[in-house]
Amino acid sequence: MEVYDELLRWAQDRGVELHGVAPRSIPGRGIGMVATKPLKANERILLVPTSALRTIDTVRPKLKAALPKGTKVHATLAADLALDKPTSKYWPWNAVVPSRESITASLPLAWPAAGDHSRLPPPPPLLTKYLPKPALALLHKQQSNFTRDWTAIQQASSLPTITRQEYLHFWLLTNTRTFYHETRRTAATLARDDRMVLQPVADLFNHADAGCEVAFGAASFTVTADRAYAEGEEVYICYGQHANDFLLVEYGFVLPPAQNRWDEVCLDDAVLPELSERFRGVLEAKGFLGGYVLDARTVCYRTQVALRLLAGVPVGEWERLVEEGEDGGKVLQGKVDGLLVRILNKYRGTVEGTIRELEGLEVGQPYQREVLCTRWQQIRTLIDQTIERLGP
Ligand SMILES: C[S@@+](CC[C@H](N)C(=O)[O-])C[C@H]1O[C@@H](n2cnc3c(N)ncnc32)[C@H](O)[C@@H]1O
Repeated sequence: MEVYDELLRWAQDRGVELHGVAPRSIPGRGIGMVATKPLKANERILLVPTSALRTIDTVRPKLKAALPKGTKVHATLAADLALDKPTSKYWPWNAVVPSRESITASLPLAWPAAGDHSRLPPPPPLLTKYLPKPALALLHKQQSNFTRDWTAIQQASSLPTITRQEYLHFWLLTNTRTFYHETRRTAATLARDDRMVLQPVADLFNHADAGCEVAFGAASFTVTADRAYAEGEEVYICYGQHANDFLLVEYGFVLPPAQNRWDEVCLDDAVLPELSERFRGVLEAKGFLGGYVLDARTVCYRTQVALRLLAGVPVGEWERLVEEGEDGGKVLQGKVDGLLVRILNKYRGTVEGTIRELEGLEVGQPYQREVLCTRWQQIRTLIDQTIERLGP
């Protein structure tokens, strides 16, 4: 019997109801949920009663008592999972989650760490340095959250020893599988980003840029079909309106750009080097320094604003345009588009260089190099499409 059949039996004993969907292995996506019959739009396909959730209230009391006050729910749930033995009542659930190897391979927080710098020759460059800027910023935030949580766990000296690597695995597992859940009590006592619970079976849905509706109330979580599905089709939920850089760091994968309407490319490394100190100061004063992006259809307003300075609009006039939300007319727009095409052509060379470097690297695992290469190729494609769209 497949491990997920055992999980379904266990979950059904706890009141979980599935209608017309079942877990299946899906190449490249671990387990996913697949329609076992034709589904209609608005059909309820899953119900998970609140009593089946793993929450801060189901954590072993000994653990909660041992952790410092203020320890995050994420940190606590991860430690609770790490302490589970095969005799745990949650074992059929634990048995289906991704292995430590697959978590470590896919999630950048677990990618090769800094090597031994006393060695000669020096260690190869870390793979994470090849993450695009928004992904790297997110990774740094994760690193600091993980350090905070691991510090808290180490203070719980009365607990069985967990190594940092073990804890990292469960911390990432928790990060990729929790759902937002608000009750009157959690709303009053926890920060928004800490109102997190784990739910069985629902955590087997993979992500798409649009998917089934996930809702919760006092009694249950429900998942409802957003459209009709054919038998055998994978049924997705949407984890949020995320660009691929976010998906890579938080979930360890990227979607093909044509399947991710929320994808965008950061242009800071293309635009910021073009700006003089003076222009940077002017932009900063108005809150327009950095955060430049483009997507498949548009170049963001912040980029448009910054490029108008570079296009030679006098600062006073530029301030007026910004304050009045004006674009300055067709001629100026043509000049800005031409400038952007020049900047993008230059940046394309940098992106090409990154792809070539990644192709020649041997550090890390093949999946890690491949996903980085794929991401930079996607960035190159989006840049090329914009050049094509704006070019003469
Ligand atoms: C909540 S779990 C979903 C179930 C998971 N596939 C499993 O095997 O348990 C989230 C993880 O599933 C994988 N995943 C989700 N959506 C995906 C997608 N569209 N493509 C590839 N992997 C995906 C990622 O590894 C992600 O971290």
